[in-house]
Amino acid sequence: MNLLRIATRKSPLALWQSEHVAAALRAAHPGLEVVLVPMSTRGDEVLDRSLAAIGGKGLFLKELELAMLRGEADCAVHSLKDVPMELEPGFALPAILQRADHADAFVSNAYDDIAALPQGAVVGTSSLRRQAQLRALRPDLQLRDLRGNVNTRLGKLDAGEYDAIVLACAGLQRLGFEARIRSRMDAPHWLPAPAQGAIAIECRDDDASTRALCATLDHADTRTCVEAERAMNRALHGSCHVPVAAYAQLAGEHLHLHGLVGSAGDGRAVRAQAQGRGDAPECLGLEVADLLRAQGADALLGLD
Ligand SMILES: NCc1[nH]cc(CCC(=O)O)c1CC(=O)O
Repeated sequence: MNLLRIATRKSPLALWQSEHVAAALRAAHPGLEVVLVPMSTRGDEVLDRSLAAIGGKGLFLKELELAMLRGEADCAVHSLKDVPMELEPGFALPAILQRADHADAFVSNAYDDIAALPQGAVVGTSSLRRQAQLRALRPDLQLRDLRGNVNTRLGKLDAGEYDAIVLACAGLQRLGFEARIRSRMDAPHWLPAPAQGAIAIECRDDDASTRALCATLDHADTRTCVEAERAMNRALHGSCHVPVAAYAQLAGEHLHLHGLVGSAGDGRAVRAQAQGRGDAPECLGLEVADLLRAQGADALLGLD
């Protein structure tokens, strides 16, 4: 194989991530030509309705998967946090790259952190997970929807529509907006989306040569952590429609997982944590999901 075609969304963050993967693949495989195939997805085009209403985050993947099935691309690059817990049958994730900053970022032109916000301040985020944690910390805040790519969201903050917004540190750093981060919202006090900060490569399950090329970029410790986080989310029937947060850390052989299930509506939230072995991340994910259930997670998620 001497040409690898990467299907990618066209947002600035998606293009940055795909270029990053392309450069890493070129470095790992001298002589391999790597090109991007930019595509528009329904998730990018329909901005006037919530993602949940038009079919969830899988919409960002579907067009890219169809391009791979049609033979127009060999692989696709995603933010792993946007990849559904159950992959489409026939697809695999041959590489999960080393995780960048996992934390969320507090971004504001006037205030340093959540605690500094005045009573009733307006905070922008469409993420149920972020809304739930904000409500739990500060029931007085007014939460307003905020969609669009990272650049659009910063533009809306600067136009004065919000006192503050919450974004992923990783996206801001990748796009050169690190200086906009007023404070990091970090674990275990504040938890990110499962797999936040990790980039994944997807390809067809039966495409052995693409799998082998991409597998050289896999980062084993990151894979271990995100498997625990995603197993927990899967066990809770998590998708982008529910406020679930998780963060795992590996220290030697020990894997530590923090999980949270919130309620977007009223600020109730349950938290749990447990330690396990690095060679059994899914077990730990299931254990923390059970601990969250024992505290009433199903009621918060509307599953019982
Ligand atoms: N939901 C969109 C999305 N998907 C991945 C990232 C950031 C990069 C990452 O988590 O790897 C973002 C932006 C954000 O949440 O601020």
